Amino acid sequence: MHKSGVPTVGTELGREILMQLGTLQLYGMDPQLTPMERGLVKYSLLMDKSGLMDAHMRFMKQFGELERDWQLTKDAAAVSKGSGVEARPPVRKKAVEGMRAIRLVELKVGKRNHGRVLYATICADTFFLSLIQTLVEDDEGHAARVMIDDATLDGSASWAKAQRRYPKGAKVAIKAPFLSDLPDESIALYVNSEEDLVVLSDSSPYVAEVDPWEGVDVASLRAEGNRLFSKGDWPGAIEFYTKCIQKATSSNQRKIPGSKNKKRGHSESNGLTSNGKVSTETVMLAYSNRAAAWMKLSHYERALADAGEALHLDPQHLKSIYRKGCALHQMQQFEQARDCFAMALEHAPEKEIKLAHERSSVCDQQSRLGVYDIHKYLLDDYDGSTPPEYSDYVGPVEIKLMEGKGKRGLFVTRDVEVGELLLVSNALAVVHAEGRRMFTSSGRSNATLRDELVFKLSNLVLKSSKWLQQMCNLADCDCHGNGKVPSLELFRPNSKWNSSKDDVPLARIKGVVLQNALGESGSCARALVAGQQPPMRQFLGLWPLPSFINHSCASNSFRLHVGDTLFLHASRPIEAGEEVTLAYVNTLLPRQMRHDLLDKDSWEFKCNCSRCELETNLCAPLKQVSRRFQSLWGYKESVTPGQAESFKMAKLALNLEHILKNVGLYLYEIQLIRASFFIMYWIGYLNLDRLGDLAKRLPLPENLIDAMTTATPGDPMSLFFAGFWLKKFQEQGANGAVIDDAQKRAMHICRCIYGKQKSEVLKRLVKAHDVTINV
Ligand SMILES: C[S@@+](CC[C@H](N)C(=O)[O-])C[C@H]1O[C@@H](n2cnc3c(N)ncnc32)[C@H](O)[C@@H]1O
Repeated sequence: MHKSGVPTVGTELGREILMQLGTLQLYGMDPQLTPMERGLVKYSLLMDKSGLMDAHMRFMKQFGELERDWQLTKDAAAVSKGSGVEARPPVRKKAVEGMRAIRLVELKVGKRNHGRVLYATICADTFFLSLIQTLVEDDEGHAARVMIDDATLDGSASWAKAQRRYPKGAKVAIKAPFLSDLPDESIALYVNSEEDLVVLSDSSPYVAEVDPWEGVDVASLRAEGNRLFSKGDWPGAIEFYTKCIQKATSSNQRKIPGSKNKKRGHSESNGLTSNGKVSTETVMLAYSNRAAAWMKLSHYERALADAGEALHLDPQHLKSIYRKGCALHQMQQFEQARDCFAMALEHAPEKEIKLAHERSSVCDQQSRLGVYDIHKYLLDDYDGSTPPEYSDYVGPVEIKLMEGKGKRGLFVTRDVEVGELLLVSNALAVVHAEGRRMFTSSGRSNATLRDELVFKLSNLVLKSSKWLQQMCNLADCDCHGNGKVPSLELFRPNSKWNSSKDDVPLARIKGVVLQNALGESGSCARALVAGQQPPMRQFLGLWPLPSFINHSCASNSFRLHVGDTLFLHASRPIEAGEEVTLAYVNTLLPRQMRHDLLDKDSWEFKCNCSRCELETNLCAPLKQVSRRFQSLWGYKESVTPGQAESFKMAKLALNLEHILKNVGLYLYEIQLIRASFFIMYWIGYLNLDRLGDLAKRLPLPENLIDAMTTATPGDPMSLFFAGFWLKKFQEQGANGAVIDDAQKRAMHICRCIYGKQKSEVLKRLVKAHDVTINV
């Protein structure tokens, strides 16, 4: 134990806490800890090298695949050169004279130690996320995580660059060392200027590597590519197919200067023809296999280019035709993909090709007609664990410039009915919370999840110029896609887009995520049908076209998530030219709480929709009810019938009814306010017995359902509520008209959520929301 009483380096206590709680805290995964435990864990994590290494390695592994791929793309030039070896930059040697050394255990959280220097060794591989991250160990064996804000490694940086700059084993001196509490609730040495981290010596001297594959024949290079491919090492395979192609091209050019041999030649075992040239077949197969490897890495544009090269050399090569089809399909060029598979089927009527042909044909139809059979997935015995594939669809909508709200919005081009499909969009990227909390204790969305999404996206935009352009057009904190209106063709399947040399720095991707990422909504199709109440599946993702939809607390559309595909249905009739709006947060709450939620979720705007305006105007009469509601909100006791707090809530609903009658409002306005305090009424129903005669003053449940539908049609909570009352009426043997009426209400909400469906399907959907609400 250190004399300050804080457990230090790998002490038994520190280790024990680590064992019990894992290293979750380090990367912002926030187990329920008391402040005391939190302090201990933070400190033991700070100093325990093995625990730190463990967490660091796990984090690196998580991103390993993506990074390798990213690095491969970024360093494509180096890969194609073959050696992949780059000179390390000269070691930066700067004197740290006149500064007194300080040890890790002497550092206090939040205190910058000016004039002091911490000598340490980089003991783990360095990597680059939004900040450079690595571990250092001081001379006494204490270790700490370091976050370096190095502006010279901008958004285009990769791990390779970060590792060259801060190599493992290097001796470093950290000036004015500063232990900081990071936003993800972990602790680290924070270096906010690269000047403050001085690399004193690079312990692993750079040795120029000699490429051992120099002089190896093309067939062996391709065989090595195949070996790596079969092991699942796609980047490795690509490297060798590339070596093979380059060697073949240069040796053939040497044989016949200025000419390309495109005729199929007889192949010897070393990949050469009898006249000493590399056989066309060897090169064609290298291209075709490289296309397959690019596919594995989701580099569909590169895969398409390579399959095209292979077919240029052998137009009949079945695998290349098939691979071309697969790449086109992934790029949502469904019509061309279908034609490719049809051509492949002429050569070989294989099952796999037939299925691919069918998939492309279905997606092509979906993208043109906007007809999707999601009810099959929702209601019928669906045997796959992942949902079927759905194509993107752009319905009767357009992006237009507008006043305010970030200058752009989505508008309908014609009158639209309730339940009409407005668009379907597949996520550019999604990250799942998987047991982690979506929100930190302060209510902000989990920064680690956001970082993961940023990382996935930064990797993705390198793979396709379409995805890159979609990203470039989205708003970030400072710029709203340059205030331009992108062509809808960029979001429509089967359309062409121009290749782009745009670059999106990491900082911009972060801004785009902050402004556009959609999170947990309680609107995941299957979970809804299973009757689970929100929150259900927890995720954060980015959907390109839906990113143009602005928020309203009285929205007119609903987003349904089927796997990673977002379906947007109209939840009210929308007139031609009207703006499409979505509720970004739970809107069955009073205005101030809705605004607080928007704030906490990092949306930096205040909603001033008509519903917010109404509540602002009624601020004075509603003030007391709102205050008391907020103070009772969130207590378990408030929703437990029989508890004093629950009864207070129920009485508050009666108070509100009294106010609403006296202020002199239209029914429509009364409904909006009731929806804002929906939970209060619900608790009123929970306390019917205790309210006695007063209960008559509560609106009927069907009025409350109508109120919810008026304010925010298609809210899943209203469906659960409507489903519950329907079941209750049926159990009580209510008369046919009452049951019919309740059924119609529930079916209407189902239509807002699941879209236009046959009445039989809607009835089955209503029945599937068979939840037990303890009323
Ligand atoms: C997902 S984007 C919506 C599209 C955005 N207006 C654009 O031009 O790209 C979210 C951003 O739009 C703006 N926004 C959305 N709804 C708004 C509202 N009701 N009032 C004001 N600004 C809004 C905010 O700047 C918000 O961060």
